[in-house]
Amino acid sequence: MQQQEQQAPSHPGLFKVLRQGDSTSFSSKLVAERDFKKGETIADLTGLTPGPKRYSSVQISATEHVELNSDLLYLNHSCDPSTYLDITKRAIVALKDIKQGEELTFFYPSTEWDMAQVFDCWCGADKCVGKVNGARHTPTEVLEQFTLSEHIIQLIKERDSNQ
Ligand SMILES: C[S@@+](CC[C@H](N)C(=O)[O-])C[C@H]1O[C@@H](n2cnc3c(N)ncnc32)[C@H](O)[C@@H]1O
Repeated sequence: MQQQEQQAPSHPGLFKVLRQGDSTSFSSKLVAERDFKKGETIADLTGLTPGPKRYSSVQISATEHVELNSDLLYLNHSCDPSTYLDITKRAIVALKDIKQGEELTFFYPSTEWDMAQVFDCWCGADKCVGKVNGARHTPTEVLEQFTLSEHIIQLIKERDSNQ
C-alpha cells in the first residue's frame, strides 16, 4: 500500500499516525493512543494482502510477503523496539510497558530476511545495529537478542548450518 493521505484512522483509540516531513523522507511514525502492558496484544493483524517484497511489506514466511493495509504501515524500525509482530498469531504485541504518546516500533529483521529498502537506523539505541538490511545480513549473535519470527529463526538455522 502506498503512503496514506488523510484517511480515517485504521485503529482509533489504539494508535495513530504522526505525519511529518514529506513522502520521500519516510519520517512519519505511529504513536500509542493509550497505555499498553508488556505482553498485551495491541491489535490483530487483519486485512493482510499478499504482494511482492517492498519497503512497506512484511515477510510472513521464507517466501511470502504481505501488505498491512492499515496505519501499521507507519510502524518504524527500532533496535530497542516497543512491539513485535507475532506472525504466527497475526498480532502486534507490546514488548514492554508502553505509555500513551510513545512511539510504537518493531525490529524489522525480526520478520525481514533481505529487505527491499536498506537504511541507516536513526533509533540511537545503545545496541543499534546501524545499517538495517534484514536478518540475512545481521550476525546471529545480534539477532539472538531480539524476539524473532519463526521463519527468521528457521532461515538463520539454515544459514548457520551451511557455514
Ligand atoms: C514502512 S515505512 C515506515 C513509515 C515511514 N517512517 C514513513 O513515513 O512512511 C519504512 C521506511 O521508514 C524508514 N524508517 C523506518 N524506521 C527507521 C529507522 N529506525 N531509521 C531510519 N529510517 C527508518 C525507512 O525509510 C524504511 O524503509
